[in-house]
Amino acid sequence: MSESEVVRKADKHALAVALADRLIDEVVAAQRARGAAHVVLTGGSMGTALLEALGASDRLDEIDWSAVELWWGDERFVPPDDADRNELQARQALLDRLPLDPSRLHPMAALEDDELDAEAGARQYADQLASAAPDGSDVPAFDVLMLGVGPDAHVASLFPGHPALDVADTSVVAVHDSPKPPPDRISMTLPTLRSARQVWFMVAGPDKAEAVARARGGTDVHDAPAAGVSGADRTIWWLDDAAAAQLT
Ligand SMILES: O=C1O[C@H](COP(=O)(O)O)[C@@H](O)[C@H](O)[C@H]1O
Repeated sequence: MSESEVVRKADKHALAVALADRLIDEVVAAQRARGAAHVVLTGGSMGTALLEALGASDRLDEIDWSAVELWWGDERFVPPDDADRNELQARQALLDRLPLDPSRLHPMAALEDDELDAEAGARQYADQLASAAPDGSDVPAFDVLMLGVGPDAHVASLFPGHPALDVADTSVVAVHDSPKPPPDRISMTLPTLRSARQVWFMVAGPDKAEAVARARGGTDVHDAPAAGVSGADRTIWWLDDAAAAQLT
């Protein structure tokens, strides 16, 4: 398990700009080292802010976008055109303007005509991850896995006290009765989140300050899911001043 670092910026915009800059560095380095970079996106406010900042960066073309594998840590299980969908928000913020290889874009399943339920969607995503994984693993070696953190310290769609937190026999899980709407979701499990080379928590705003302090204070994972995730090589807490306000 890696030691965690804190990178602190004055506000959400400065944080998003710094994140975009570092993501470009990491993706370029991964492409040089291994040909393609595996990046796990997050939904939520900071996930969108990061993509918007990336779109505004004059360094955007440093990345070979045809050699980026884009995954999602979680998804809201709603119709494809529902504004709550993490994939749709990411497409609108940036992805639709990038020269991505469509075969390297890996959205989670959407709710479509009752053809597939969240359980089947989770299995389907686990299969996709396994088919891109190196021998001996059931998930790819993610270069950077990004996570927003909710005011309750949830990450991806793993919520405090929810049974999905304890699922460890599969890489992806269906989540029902989510305390944050929408109720039905698909999420990477804790072991999958922990498998990444780098884990980046990205948090802005005063409503997250208590959750950040609790998660970094070593609280039990069932109380603060963010406390249970770290990267194999590196764990970075990217915080704005408001989110960092309760850190000692
Ligand atoms: O519902 C979700 O919430 C978290 C946190 O979102 P935020 O808007 O409070 O930053 C997000 O990371 C996750 O992907 C999303 O599905």
